[in-house]
Amino acid sequence: MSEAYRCSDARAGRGARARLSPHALLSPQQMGSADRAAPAAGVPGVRLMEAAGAAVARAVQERWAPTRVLVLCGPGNNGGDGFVAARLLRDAGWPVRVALWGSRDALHGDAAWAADSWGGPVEPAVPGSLDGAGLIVDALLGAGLSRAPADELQALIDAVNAAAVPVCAIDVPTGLDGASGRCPGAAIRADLTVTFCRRKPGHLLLPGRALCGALACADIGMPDAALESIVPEAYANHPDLWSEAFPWPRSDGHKYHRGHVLAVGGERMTGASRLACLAAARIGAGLVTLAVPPAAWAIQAGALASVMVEALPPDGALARALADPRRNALLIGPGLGREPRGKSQVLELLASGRSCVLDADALSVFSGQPDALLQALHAQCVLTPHEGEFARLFGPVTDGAGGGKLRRARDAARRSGAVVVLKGADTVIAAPDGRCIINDNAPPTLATAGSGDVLAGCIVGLLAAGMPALEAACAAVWLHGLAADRLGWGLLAEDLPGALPGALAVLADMVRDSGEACSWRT
Ligand SMILES: NC(=O)C1=CN([C@@H]2O[C@H](COP(=O)(O)OP(=O)(O)OC[C@H]3O[C@@H](n4cnc5c(N)ncnc54)[C@H](O)[C@@H]3O)[C@@H](O)[C@H]2O)[C@@H](O)CC1
Ligand SMILES: [K+]
Repeated sequence: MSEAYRCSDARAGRGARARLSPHALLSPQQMGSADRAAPAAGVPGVRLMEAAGAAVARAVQERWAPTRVLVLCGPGNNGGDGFVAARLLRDAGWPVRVALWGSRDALHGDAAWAADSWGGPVEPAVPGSLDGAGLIVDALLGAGLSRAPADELQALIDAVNAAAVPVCAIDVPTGLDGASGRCPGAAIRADLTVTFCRRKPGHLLLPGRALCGALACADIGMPDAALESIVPEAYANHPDLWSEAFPWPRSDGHKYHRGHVLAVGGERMTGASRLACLAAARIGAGLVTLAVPPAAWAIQAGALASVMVEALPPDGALARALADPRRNALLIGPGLGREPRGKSQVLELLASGRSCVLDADALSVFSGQPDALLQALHAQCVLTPHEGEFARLFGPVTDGAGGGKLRRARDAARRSGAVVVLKGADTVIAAPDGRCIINDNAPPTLATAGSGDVLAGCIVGLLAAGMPALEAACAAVWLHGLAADRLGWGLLAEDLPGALPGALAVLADMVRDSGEACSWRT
């Protein structure tokens, strides 16, 4: 696997010429600075714009049969891309009209050059412009979006969305903030979005991902020198980023080499801790022990085979369960319940200093009073809140939370000193050092009871087997999404642990095909 993300790469990017990972996600502002730096690196802006417009024209011709194209151009360089694409589609024999939102005289720089190169008629862009169009190219606004589209532009956006005409958006659908994936106002829904150089966080975060339709990222010849000083906003989750640290079983291995998970469960909701423990065992932990209140011991022991079950003392103290230092990775939360005892159990696990995953009730018992928890956390801890649990720990989403989900997860990781997995269809994994990874392989079927328990088990299983916290969280989220995707419609959380071997096999093939041997599949 090439181009793995490591913090050192990012730091190296500031000094040595570190090639920027293909999974790096750059903000629109970072792309703007790269655009401005390109000429000094020998690539003038107009060449980038010509390449961008050509990528759009190519993508359109690959996806649609020739039809009457309407290119809606805006007042900036996004519009410039549109003029180039219009010219190239016309040169390819397609019937093309260009409608400009804004005045021709106001175009400047590269965009003015592009409009001149089009050389054809330019009509004012109004909702009526759409009449007769068989395909719309959205070149109204791109990385330069700075506020909610105002009335006239909103009317145009609404007309595009109301027309039953396919849309190809350039860079980002108009109205979408490429940095956060949010829309300050109305936004165009595209069938295809063609972006350049690297994807933006807004292409993976919701609702941005849903507005883009299919996403293509074209290389427009941006010189490395214009990128080398950029530390990415985030990364798209991919095995390239963490497969080097993946704890494949070694041919000379022993179960103790693969760590021992200690999971603490509760009296009720016994299925949650079972799901988590089975996932931990499936994904790679050598041993898994589930410690539960005496009242739940018989149920759990009767339901589990390879997962060992032991009864906690009546007061729920964990000293005996923690006595064996080989129990190197801890999980608490699934099925724990909300009794006050849970809070002291969480703090007892954290005091051991071992790797620890806190999920569900282990987070909710600190609702509204996070300080005791935040002070006890350390860098080998992983928190796995959904939005509700997150808000109860770190405060509600405020409209001013600029940067959206990415910013909130990053701030929470910094504040807590732990890895934060802010779950959702666009799960964000953030580390205290600022690294952020956005996952986009989760199918909607994962929105089912118990899937979070399975994810928590996957994370703690990889921690037990020796994976660092951030990499373990990223790998677990990716495998969890892939396992669900392979199960298809109608999945239940209890199907997920059994689907992990298939997901692991896909990962193993990807790793091996990339030239790295998986130690057990040489
Ligand atoms: N040579 C270059 O600079 C290249 C730039 N690229 C294109 O350039 C785009 C960025 O161009 P710009 O920075 O000119 O910005 P845009 O073309 O995205 O926006 C144009 C202008 O619209 C105004 N605006 C922003 N939000 C608005 C709103 N809600 N209502 C009304 N007006 C609004 C702003 O003044 C903004 O500068 C990228 O998205 C990409 O398509 C690519 O062609 C790559 C090369
Ligand atoms: K656009």
